[in-house]
Amino acid sequence: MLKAHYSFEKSGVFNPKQVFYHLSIPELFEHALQKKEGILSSTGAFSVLTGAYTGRSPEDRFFVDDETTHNLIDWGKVNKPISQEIYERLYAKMMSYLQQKDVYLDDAYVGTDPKNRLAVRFINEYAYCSIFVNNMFLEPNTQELQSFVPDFTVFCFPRFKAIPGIDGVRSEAFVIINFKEKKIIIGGTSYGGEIKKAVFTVMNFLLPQKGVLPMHCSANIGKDGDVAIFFGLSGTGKTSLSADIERRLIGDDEHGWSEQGIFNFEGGCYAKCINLSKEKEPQIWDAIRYGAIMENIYLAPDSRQPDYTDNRYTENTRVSYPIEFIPNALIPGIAKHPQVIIFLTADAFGVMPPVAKLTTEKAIYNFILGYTSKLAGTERGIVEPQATFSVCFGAPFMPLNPKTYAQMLGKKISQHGSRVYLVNTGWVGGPYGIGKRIDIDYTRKMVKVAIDGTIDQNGYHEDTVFQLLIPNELPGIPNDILNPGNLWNNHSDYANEAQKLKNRFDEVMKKYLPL
Ligand SMILES: Nc1ncnc2c1ncn2[C@@H]1O[C@H](COP(=O)(O)OP(=O)(O)O)[C@@H](O)[C@H]1O
Ligand SMILES: C=C(OP(=O)(O)O)C(=O)O
Ligand SMILES: [Mn+2]
Repeated sequence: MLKAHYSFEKSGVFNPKQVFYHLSIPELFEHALQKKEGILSSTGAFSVLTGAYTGRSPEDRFFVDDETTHNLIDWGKVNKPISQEIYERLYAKMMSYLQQKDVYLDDAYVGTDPKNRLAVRFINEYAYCSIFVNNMFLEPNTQELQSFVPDFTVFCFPRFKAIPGIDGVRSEAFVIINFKEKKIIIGGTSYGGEIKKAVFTVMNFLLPQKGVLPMHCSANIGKDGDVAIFFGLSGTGKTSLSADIERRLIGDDEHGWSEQGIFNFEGGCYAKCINLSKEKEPQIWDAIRYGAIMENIYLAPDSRQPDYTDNRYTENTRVSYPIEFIPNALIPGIAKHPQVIIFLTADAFGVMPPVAKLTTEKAIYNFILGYTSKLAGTERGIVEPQATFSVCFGAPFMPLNPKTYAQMLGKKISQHGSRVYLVNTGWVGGPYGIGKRIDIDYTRKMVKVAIDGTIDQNGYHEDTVFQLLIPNELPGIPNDILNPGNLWNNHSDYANEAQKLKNRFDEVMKKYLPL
């Protein structure tokens, strides 16, 4: 076994049973099987159940409030503070918990751009979480490993649970980010999304201070080198729509935008699998194989065949796989400035147009508004879509004041002349429960014409409620789909619902105006 250059003692690991450093995927796979962390599925992917926590637990995510963060973080319900004292006690308890236990240690980069990447050490209790980390982040080469000094260390010990009355946190699960100590501690939950999003949150705090805009978006590139990025809160379609057979995937979920262009934070993808079909999402379907980790997907008992329609564990069924599993992905994910920016929203009221063009001013407005619906499952307690306003289409991961990110985006859009579109992947013909979710094939067509620019050919008309520019006509898409009121049974119901939502927009935006 390799030896870590930067010793594990320096990372705080004291008196472990064995430290498994940088194991290969087959070795980790054997460990995970032997330790019965999960089972092998018929696809070859390793399948785990994460127990009570099958989505992120945003109320249990904290930042240590100290001189490094106090004046920078936009504190509130989303960015919650915790005292240094509570952190230190919990950290000490966690370190004593891991004595005489096996730990899996991985050194990885977050960020494909060497100038703007973060060197992160991951210390995991589960072997399969080490596979997850290998899938999701970037592996240093041998030379880089030999001189690897972590900028940040992540401890993920899901079987270690906090005691709410004693440990000063809300529940058994906690995710605490400590910028001064450069550590993240995660306990009580083994949902992979917590590891991934906590690390991105660190990037989103640090990069603006270096003049780089961090973005909660996926990205892909066309044959002519044209780059498109897709912003959107969880479940709106970043992963599904960026996996496109005609374009090369740059990255799945988070990118930085620097003076040079964009770069991916990740080395892999983390796709939702509920109702996954080979026909509609062939790339994701084919990526579910040996090396991938399936979370909370029901397998038939004997055949171990996945049933993607089954939501008995959660709606938020997931699979993680390295980006290499997507054919023709651009590796490393570094590309020039985006020509096209797509804001994805999933409108559960069925009143937003499925595609609209945005002026720069409207783009900033919609970016700060961050309207979408939280879809069932990604966060605890959400069982049906719920309207939400998530600044920068990623509020839970953006610790700084939203205007910081929005102003940077505005400047970049003007500087590089990027075209911006709003794409609604939510409900048509009525609200959730009455209408239905727009067919992904229609959405793909709209995205395609937005990217190649032909969407502009037949001109636009303005919708009266949201003042959005709706295309007059798009080949292959019925006009009734383009204009949301048309498919409602009763037009005045539509008009009322649309106006109600617009009033909510005005209310939310009051505190940010003037932009
Ligand atoms: N019109 C649509 N556009 C995009 N996704 C859709 C659409 N209709 C249904 N879906 C489903 O919604 C989910 C989108 O999830 P995903 O792409 O993983 O979102 P994100 O990466 O933004 O969290 C997928 O399960 C996809 O199959
Ligand atoms: C993994 C997550 O994000 P996304 O759905 O954006 O992939 C998450 O929010 O837990
Ligand atoms: Mn995604």
